[in-house]
Amino acid sequence: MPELKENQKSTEIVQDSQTKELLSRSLRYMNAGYCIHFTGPTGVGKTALALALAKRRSRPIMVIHGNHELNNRDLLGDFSGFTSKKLVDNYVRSVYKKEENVTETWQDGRLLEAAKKGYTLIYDEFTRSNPETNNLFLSILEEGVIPLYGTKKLAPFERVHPEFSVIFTSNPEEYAGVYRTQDALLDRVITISVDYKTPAKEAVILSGKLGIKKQDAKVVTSLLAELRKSCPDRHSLSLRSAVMIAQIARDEKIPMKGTNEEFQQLCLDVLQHKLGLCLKDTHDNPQEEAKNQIINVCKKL
Ligand SMILES: Nc1ncnc2c1ncn2[C@@H]1O[C@H](COP(=O)(O)OP(=O)(O)OP(=O)(O)O)[C@@H](O)[C@H]1O
Repeated sequence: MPELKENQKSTEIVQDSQTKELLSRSLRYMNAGYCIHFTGPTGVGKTALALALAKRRSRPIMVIHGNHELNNRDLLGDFSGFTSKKLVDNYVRSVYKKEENVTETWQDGRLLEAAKKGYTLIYDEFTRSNPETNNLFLSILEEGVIPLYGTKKLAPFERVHPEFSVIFTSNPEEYAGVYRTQDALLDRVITISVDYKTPAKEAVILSGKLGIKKQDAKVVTSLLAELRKSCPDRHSLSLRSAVMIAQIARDEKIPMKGTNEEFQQLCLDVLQHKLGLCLKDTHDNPQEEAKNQIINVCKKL
């Protein structure tokens, strides 16, 4: 049982002042009927924010993940098979009556279900899906209808439930595997940029999430913040890496001190490869350079 409690806590969002303010602003826009789009580098907490925001709306939540293979059938639904009914009537011996009825069974897709029932839909990393697939959202957001053409359904569209709302999250366009967002879609949502926070604010999140001392958390977040300076491709050194280091150090009782060799080794294992990739265009031996930088920053913490 205590384990369950710990897991529950780790999925809750820590509301530092910035997060709290962002959440209440976003909630206000959603209550006014607009959809929200959180965009920013990986691991800054967009999904965590989207979940926390969705929970505040007190409506059922549906989550879908952007993927280049996602298609209209996944979103709207499809005929999933046949239902067959056979009735044989031989009550009067000399009369043999047989009636057979075969109907196709329709299964609503996730978007159609959420839109019809008024859920809050979290569409995580939506720019990883084909823009053609995302076109469905244009009529949903603008006209309040879900177009059903191409689905063999008789009705051409379904009406969107008034409580239905979408929270989109995305990474910037320069990320691998990300499509350019259609301007028409961006024009219909409120886009809020989420970026890395200061080491002090990230430390508040880390200590709240993992139940560690703020000063220990600050050691880890300061290390990350310092290394991001030499990494033009900052997104590989995310808060997620900070969570990894702090969680392992906490569980394995490794002191979170820059001079501790075990802690240094842990930081190298989590960060060296990522930092090395950032430095590959500027250094002949990027992995060695990454190692030196991590150790040097650790020693100065
Ligand atoms: N305010 C917060 N409170 C608690 N945990 C947080 C908070 N912000 C971020 N995190 C944690 O940081 C990690 C990364 O967050 P999250 O997955 O939301 O990032 P993301 O921006 O959606 O990343 P990606 O773009 O890779 O999907 C997660 O472990 C998440 O729980």
